Amino acid sequence: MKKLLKYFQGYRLMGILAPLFKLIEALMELTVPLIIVQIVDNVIPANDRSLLLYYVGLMFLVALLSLGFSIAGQFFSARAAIGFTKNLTEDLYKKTIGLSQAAFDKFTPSSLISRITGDTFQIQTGLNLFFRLFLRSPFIVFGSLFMAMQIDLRTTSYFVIMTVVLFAISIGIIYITTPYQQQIRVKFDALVTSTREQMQGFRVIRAFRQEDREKEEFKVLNKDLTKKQQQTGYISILTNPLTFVTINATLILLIWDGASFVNEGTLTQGQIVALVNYLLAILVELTKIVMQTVRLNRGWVSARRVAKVMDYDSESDEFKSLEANIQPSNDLKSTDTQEEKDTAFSFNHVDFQYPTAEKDVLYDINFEVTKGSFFGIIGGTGAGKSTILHLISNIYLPTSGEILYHPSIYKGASRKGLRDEISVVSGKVALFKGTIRSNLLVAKADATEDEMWKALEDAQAKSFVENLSEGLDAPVSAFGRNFSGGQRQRLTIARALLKPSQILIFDDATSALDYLTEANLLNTLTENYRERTLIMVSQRTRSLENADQILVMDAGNQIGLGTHEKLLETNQLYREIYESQLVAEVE
Ligand SMILES: Nc1ncnc2c1ncn2[C@@H]1O[C@H](COP(=O)(O)OP(=O)(O)OP(=O)(O)O)[C@@H](O)[C@H]1O
Repeated sequence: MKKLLKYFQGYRLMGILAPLFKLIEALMELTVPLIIVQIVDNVIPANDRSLLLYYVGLMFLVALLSLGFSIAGQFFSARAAIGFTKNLTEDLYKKTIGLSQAAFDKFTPSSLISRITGDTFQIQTGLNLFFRLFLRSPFIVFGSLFMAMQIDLRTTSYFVIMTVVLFAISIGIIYITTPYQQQIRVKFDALVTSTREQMQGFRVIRAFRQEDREKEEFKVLNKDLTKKQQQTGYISILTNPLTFVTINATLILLIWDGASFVNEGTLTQGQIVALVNYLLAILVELTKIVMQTVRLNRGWVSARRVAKVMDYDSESDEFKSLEANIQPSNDLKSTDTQEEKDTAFSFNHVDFQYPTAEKDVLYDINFEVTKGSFFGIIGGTGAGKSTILHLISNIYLPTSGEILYHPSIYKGASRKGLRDEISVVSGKVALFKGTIRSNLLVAKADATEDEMWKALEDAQAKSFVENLSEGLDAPVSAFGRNFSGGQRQRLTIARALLKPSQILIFDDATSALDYLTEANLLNTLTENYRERTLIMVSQRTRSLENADQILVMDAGNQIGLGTHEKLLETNQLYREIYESQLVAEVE
């Protein structure tokens, strides 16, 4: 609760005024039956027109004031609910962006999107209702009960029974519909996932003429969602007759008994009319609560989904395990050894399993990378090459074993410190919407013009950027779609080179470059970036020929480690890859 209160920041006053105004509105409503008693019992029998005008005027004034407070209450409750959701959404977005990769895998991106958009909207609707109901409704119900008791204690028992029955209906609805609401949100996530995938892959879908299959998949998921929504709807429909049967039965009882009480002379006609009014006030309020329970519950289910993300402690989660993993390098002896050897980092018996997978994808990986060396990784598809890079960058943590970093790389024992020292160029090119300059400045905010051109030159991108009329200020559309694959790749390489990090990671990042450009790039890297540790995953042995060490991976196992020459002699898989590529080149 305390955690939630901070989202009212800037809207606290409205959050207090909204239920307060609704309470005043309720107070006004409770006075109306008292005026009616006066009219029925005193004014009508006396046929006093001026007194009638007075009471009617009074009723009109009360109604007007009540309307004013109601409008103001509604206005403040809407503002407070919108403001709360705005603050919450901002925080949720920040939290989501900062989640670890493991958390992303766990929640799935589509579910996170639906939590930021759909769930926050449900919370807003629920909160708006809550503001309007939570003081007003109990006040009307208990206030009417109290007023009715003042008039006649006997008939009040009907009110109590009716209140209990309607309250039980409300609880029943919450109990039955909560699992449905949860399932609806899950089905909604599935629909968003499918739509997202279809939008992203629409070119492939069209190229393979898969539109019908995709439409069918969407139809099935949508039908599934609709079915669940209908089931919840049926429960809501059931609540109507249940509520009205209870209400009307109570009303009949009251009038039946009330008539005999009037005949006996223990109650006046005006008092019966007032009792009916109080009864109706309770009915209206309880009916509202019952009807709105489904919507309130929807907001509650969404709030719990959002809370799951907000409470996910990925930083400390990972940090704890990371600390554990670097224990030996914090130990003085090991640190000295690491520094003596000038080891950038080493893998010691590392196993790894993806959080969402059922079995390991890496088994007992062991290697050591010297600072400033060129370390290559090669292997068949799905061998675990990219996974090793994820572990080096601390995107995931080993399931067992340890990765030891040189203290200068693992600065301040923090994930952020480590990532500052790592530049990654991935096969999946990620450029941001903006300009070439803004994309480069992401790597080094204070980079000079000369530094930017130097990075572009080293990344073999200078000539094509020079040919653009706007040069560094040429626009880049989202994901760099306005550039060719090779151009995009060179721009991301330039960005990585510009980042002043100790480790450069290339994950199949030269695949879109021709042999000559790649050879020039590799020469530049070994000549101009000697002090940096270069880790390169490649499918081509040619790209790794000059590496100081090459790790050969096969189905998650490390099956070779050595130089190109050594592996050609000793490693069968490496030799086969080399020979098959040689034949392909000759052909
Ligand atoms: N996020 C993930 N969740 C579950 N399993 C994954 C995930 N990413 C990869 N894998 C599995 O881990 C194994 C190794 O994948 P990885 O991407 O490391 O292979 P790779 O050697 O880089 O392959 P490629 O050369 O085809 O890119 C594969 O079997 C893959 O299915």
